Amino acid sequence: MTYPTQPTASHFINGAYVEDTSGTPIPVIYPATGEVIATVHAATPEIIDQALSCACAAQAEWAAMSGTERGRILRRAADIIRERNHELSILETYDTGKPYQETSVADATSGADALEYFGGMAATLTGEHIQLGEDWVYTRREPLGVCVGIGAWNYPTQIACWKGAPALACGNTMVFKPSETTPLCALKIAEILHEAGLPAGVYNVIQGMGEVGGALVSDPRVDKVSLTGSVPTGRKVYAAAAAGIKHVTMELGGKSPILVFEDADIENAVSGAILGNFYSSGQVCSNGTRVFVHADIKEAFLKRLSERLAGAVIGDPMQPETSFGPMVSQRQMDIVLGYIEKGKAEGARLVYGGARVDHEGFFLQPTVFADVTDDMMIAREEIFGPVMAVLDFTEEADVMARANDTEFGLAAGVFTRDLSRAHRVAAGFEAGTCYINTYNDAPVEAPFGGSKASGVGRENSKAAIAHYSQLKSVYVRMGDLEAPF
Ligand SMILES: NC(=O)C1=CN([C@@H]2O[C@H](COP(=O)(O)OP(=O)(O)OC[C@H]3O[C@@H](n4cnc5c(N)ncnc54)[C@H](O)[C@@H]3O)[C@@H](O)[C@H]2O)C=CC1
Repeated sequence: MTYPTQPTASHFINGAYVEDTSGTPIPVIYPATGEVIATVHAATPEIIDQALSCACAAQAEWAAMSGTERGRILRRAADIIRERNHELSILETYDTGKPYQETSVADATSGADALEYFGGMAATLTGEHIQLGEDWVYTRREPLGVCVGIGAWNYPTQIACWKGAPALACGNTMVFKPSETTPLCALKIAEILHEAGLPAGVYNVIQGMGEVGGALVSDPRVDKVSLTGSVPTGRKVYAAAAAGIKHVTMELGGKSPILVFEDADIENAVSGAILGNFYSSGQVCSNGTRVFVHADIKEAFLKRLSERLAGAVIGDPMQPETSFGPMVSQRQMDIVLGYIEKGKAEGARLVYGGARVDHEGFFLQPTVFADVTDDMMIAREEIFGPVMAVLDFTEEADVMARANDTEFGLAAGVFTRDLSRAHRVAAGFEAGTCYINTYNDAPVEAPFGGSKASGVGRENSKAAIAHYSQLKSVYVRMGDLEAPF
């Protein structure tokens, strides 16, 4: 191992690493080899209590600091993350199996962007003044209190920062639970935040499976829950949060459409389909896994797609030239192989890939099915792997109805040279995050999130502030107060 992968301890609470080996051991597996590279322990009830108690105790003092002071710490953490991007990216590659070519530009750097953006915004968070004749109302933008963040395994560093940065900027404290599949990187984020000057207890990380997440969500000390995960987990977490009338952000799964019209630039459309299906080996929530291609250009599109896929460099994720890594786990690989078999059985035409790669670890080929129909399971269910379904269409109205005929609504994309069609289609998409002639960009400046079953709330951008703060209005009467008796 070039870099150490075993963390100092399983949890980071109150500004320090904390261990409790009585919790269930969680082996951390390097997906490229199947090798155990670290072991952490799930949080026990005592650890959960310790983390929440510290987060509660630290909150008032953190909120009392000026936004400028809070923001400075977040921005300093962003700088440290950028300085250590290389080693953080290597750790992220060990944790997830994603190629270093990706982690070095899309994970720690994206986390740093969030800390820098919300750090910059912290000093600008204000209420407003509302004049009512002589009287007036002023509003105060106040923190929610203790926030719980729960992460998925595909972007562990990014998710830890995308949730932590706006929460902390608004004066909240956080207990973050990474996915049990990728527990390493969030600990580094906690360590760096404290190195940057964060007071103890403001950002804590504890490990564990669904039970630990469940215990956090139902604890009465928690005011807000932000989950990135699947729709079934979202339903459970949302329901548990509802019982305590807690605020929620739900970043859930998708089965997003990409529409490629007959006038599209085919090379760009193929690039969009590649970025929207095979980045992170297809393990991206917003992926456009239903690619509707106009019948007139379908064969040309498929031919060019196959040629481009042959250029994917599959193999050791640490090598800089590798552009396609393994699935995160044996379990995920088996789930995806199951869908590939279903696609074949349902009569879809296998155009590319469709098998394991002859390599240790959990590698699958990038896979493309054509002649997919709307009712096939591979066109309806989120696969969360490198499996693209290509469907045909001829009429805009018809393809819009089919694109929207899903319970999900995370993302959607359109490729066309026709300006008015592009905007008409974007307006018609039932999805929170839409793209015209591009796919899967997620800059911190833009709101990100889903509609329908794909989510509630928005991450990133100014929009996130509304989900990590609440308004208090204060009515001020200037004259005498009359009452009926
Ligand atoms: N919309 C978005 O921003 C994103 C959504 N995702 C979605 O995440 C899913 C893949 O990630 P997974 O880790 O497999 O998702 P998952 O839903 O299995 O787990 C997500 C997290 O929830 C925790 N959890 C599970 N049961 C829980 C419970 N009852 N109470 C509280 N916490 C619980 C897990 O331990 C994990 O940390 C996909 O559906 C994907 O689309 C992934 C990345 C981004």
